[in-house]
Amino acid sequence: NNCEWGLNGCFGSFYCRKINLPVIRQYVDYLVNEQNVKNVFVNGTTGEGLSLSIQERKQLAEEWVCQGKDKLDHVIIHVGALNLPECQELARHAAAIGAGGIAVIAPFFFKPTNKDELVAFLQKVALEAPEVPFYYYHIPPLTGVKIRVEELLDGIKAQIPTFQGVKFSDTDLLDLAQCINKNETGEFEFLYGVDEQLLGALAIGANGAVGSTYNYLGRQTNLMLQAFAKPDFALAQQYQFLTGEFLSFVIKLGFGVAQTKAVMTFVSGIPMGPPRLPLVGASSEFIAKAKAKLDSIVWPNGN
Ligand SMILES: CC(=O)N[C@@H]([C@@H](O)[C@H](O)[C@H](O)CO)[C@@H](O)CC(=O)C(=O)O
Repeated sequence: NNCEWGLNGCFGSFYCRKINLPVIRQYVDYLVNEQNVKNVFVNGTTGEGLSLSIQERKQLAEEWVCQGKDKLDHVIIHVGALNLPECQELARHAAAIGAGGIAVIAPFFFKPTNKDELVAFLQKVALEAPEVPFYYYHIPPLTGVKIRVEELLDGIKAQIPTFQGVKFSDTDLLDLAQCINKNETGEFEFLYGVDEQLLGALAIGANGAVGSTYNYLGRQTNLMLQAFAKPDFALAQQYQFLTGEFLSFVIKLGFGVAQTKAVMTFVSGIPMGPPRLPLVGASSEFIAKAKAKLDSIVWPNGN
């Protein structure tokens, strides 16, 4: 059931420059019990995976898999890096600890310039975890790699037999629509990652979502998914508009991973810690304004 994919927490936490591993147990319980989120995407953008050492990424992956056992449905580990050996090492590690899936971004210092170069890179990573479902993590705003996913999908299963789908973090809904149109047999999943326009992506056929806001607005977004599936589009729109109202407000203040961590902290009450340089923590002014805005939002039916 694709809808079970639901929404995913993406998270990595630091305290005094070290990873705060014990807090993950508490966070798993929070996501499951308070946000109705049972699928997580670890060491991605929100989790600052690319700012962590290989050792730290392995520790985090292990902790999420361990703490998620019997509580979470899926744990996908992002294993992308700027160089192939590290991606391969992380892929082998994810397979060894029993991850439910692995995902890889396009390398973004020396960038692939066409589909064949990108697929060749992804293939070499996927081969290291031959039993683990593989996702391409498409996030051109951060990688600068704009190779269209529609193109990438052509013949992908022959090159990467474990190919399972795409985490699609781009606003190009034409590309997403073409992917879904080509995916006639429904063999691939498309997990959308621009939270402020998830409803548009669902209408086009996205199967679920992975994003930062689901760490603190997961419950509301799951209600939006339910309304969409019912279908009660008016209700689904209300949820999307309200999420958008918050995001639009904070984006104007300056919103990124550091600010997301601050919001996650004040909503959950769980200390997410500061981000790692070059990111710097949210200002107290941002936190006060963001909190006041979120508190002022009246969700449909009091939810
Ligand atoms: C660039 C970025 O951080 N995008 C976020 C979104 O959830 C984003 O924060 C949200 O749509 C607000 O703009 C996600 O796609 C990232 C994500 O899922 C991850 O942590 O891997």
